[in-house]
This record gives sequence, C-alpha cells and structure tokens, in this order.
Amino acid sequence: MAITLGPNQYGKAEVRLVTVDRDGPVHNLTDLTVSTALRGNLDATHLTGDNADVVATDTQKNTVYAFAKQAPVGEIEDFALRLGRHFTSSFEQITGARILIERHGWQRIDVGGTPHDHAFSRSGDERRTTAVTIADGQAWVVSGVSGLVVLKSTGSEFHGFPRDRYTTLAETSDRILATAVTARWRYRDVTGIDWSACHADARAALVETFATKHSLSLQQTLYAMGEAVLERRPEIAEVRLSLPNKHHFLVDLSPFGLSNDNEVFHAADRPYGLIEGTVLRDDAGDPGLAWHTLPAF
Ligand SMILES: O=c1[nH]c(=O)c2[nH]c(=O)[nH]c2[nH]1
Repeated sequence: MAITLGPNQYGKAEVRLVTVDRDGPVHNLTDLTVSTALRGNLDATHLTGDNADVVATDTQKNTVYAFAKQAPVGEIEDFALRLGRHFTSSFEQITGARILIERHGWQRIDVGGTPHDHAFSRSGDERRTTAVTIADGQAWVVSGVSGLVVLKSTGSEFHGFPRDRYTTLAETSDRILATAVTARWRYRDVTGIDWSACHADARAALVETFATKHSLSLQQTLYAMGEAVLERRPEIAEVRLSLPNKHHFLVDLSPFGLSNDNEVFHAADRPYGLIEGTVLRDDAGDPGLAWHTLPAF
C-alpha cells in the first residue's frame, strides 16, 4: 500500500483588520476579515517536518497588517489581488494563493441630522465579500454579498407541488417570503473593473428583483435575481446563489376562537429549505480556478 500527500493549502484564517483613515477631523473606517491560504511545493513539511518552504501563517497575518499601513486598503478586490500576488511573487515555492475578504459595514452615526465625524454604528450582518485566486500567474475574482436578509410580506405563492402520503404542506397563494442572501459572482476579467460600482449594481439587482418579482417559488426568484445581476453588469459572467427559505408559519389561532388572516406568524429558524443555484451566460467562459475549493454555491 502506498500513501501519498494530496491537495493541501495553509494560511491564516479570519484576520480581523480595522483601519482608520483620517481626512482631517473626518475619519473613515474599514473593517475587514481577511483569510489567506497558500499552495505550492509543501511536501517537505508534511512528510518530514522540514519547514524551509513554509511561509508561517503568522507571517501571512503580519503581511495583511503591514500592507494595510503601507498603502490605502481601497477596494477589497484590489487588496486581495495585492496580497495574493505578493505571496506568489515573493516565494518561489508558493505557486498559488487564495485570499478571502469580508467587509463589514459601518454607518456614520447621525447626530441631530449631522453625520458624526468619528462615531459609527454597525450595519447589521451583511458583508461584502471577495475570493481572489492566484495560480501560475493567473488571477480570478469572485465577489459577492452574504448575510443580506430580505423579506416580503406578500407577492409569494407556492402550490402545484406533488402530494404523497408524507405531504402535509398546504398550498398557498399568499405567504411571507424571507431569505438571507449569499450571492457570489465571477468576473470575466480582473483589470479595469469598477469593483464598487459592480457591487452596488449587483446588490441593487438582487434586492430589487426580490422585491418586485412575483414569486411562485424561491427557485424562480433565485433565477430571476441571478439573471438581473447578469443583465445589469456585463463584467459578470456567472452568479451563484444560496438562499435559505426562512419559513414563516401561520399560527393556528382557532383554539382561541380567533381567525388568522395572514397576520400572525411563527418565524422558524430551523429546519429551513435551502435553495441553491447558478445562473450564467451562454458565453460565461472557462471559470478556471475561480471556484476551486469555494462552496459550490
Ligand atoms: O419556494 C419554495 N420552494 C420549495 O422547494 C419549497 N418546499 C417547501 O416545503 N416550501 C417551498 N417553497
């Protein structure tokens, strides 16, 4: 029996980086979670414990902080590309890098109608994300959004599904539809892209479509949301969506002699339906390693 080392990568996960950029008295905050992962010829450390080729994960973490000092962080996609290219160009044995960044939102606190210079409130759970892959001199960027919680209180139906002896779900022509959107979109190119504008347009396409598309299933809504992103931004080749169906069940108030006309719901947290899918152009092109080791959706 022969045993060999298979694919591997290593890095520092979830480096918490906050920068304060001072424009006179006005401060700008950047709050990121950065994960680095390196690949290459790392057989020796696994097979013999020889660490001569191992760029320590501690060094990777320090590099994230030092880069944030040496130049403005800027767009998360550019910051991730800089970090990935640094690791692969500085160390011969490192041939690939995957940099994941989540950007946490903060809003300026409004004091009597005036935005405060240096006080902020966190804008919920929503994160802007990017996953940059560098391998053999090539680069891929998959950006997105996660934790984007949306709900519509009507304009959603679900009926016409098969019934068997295990089916209890009532057909409905008026239900609450709610989800926490995880969306990832793959860019065709990594140069000349206005990352912020693409993010803003993609996000707007997602939420506007969720709001306006009359839904016969969350699957139909998923497809429409992905399609809207592709229609809005030609730079994007492919969109992957993961949509938990955050069920809101009508509470049976009849034991109390009360009717319930779609007014009182139980917001269940689990189990939940999980609707996932890809929407892509017919000329989406070869994704290369863009999705490699990322969740399928
Ligand atoms: O939009 C939905 N899609 C489903 O596949 C499904 N299954 C279910 O029980 N409720 C729903 N809703």
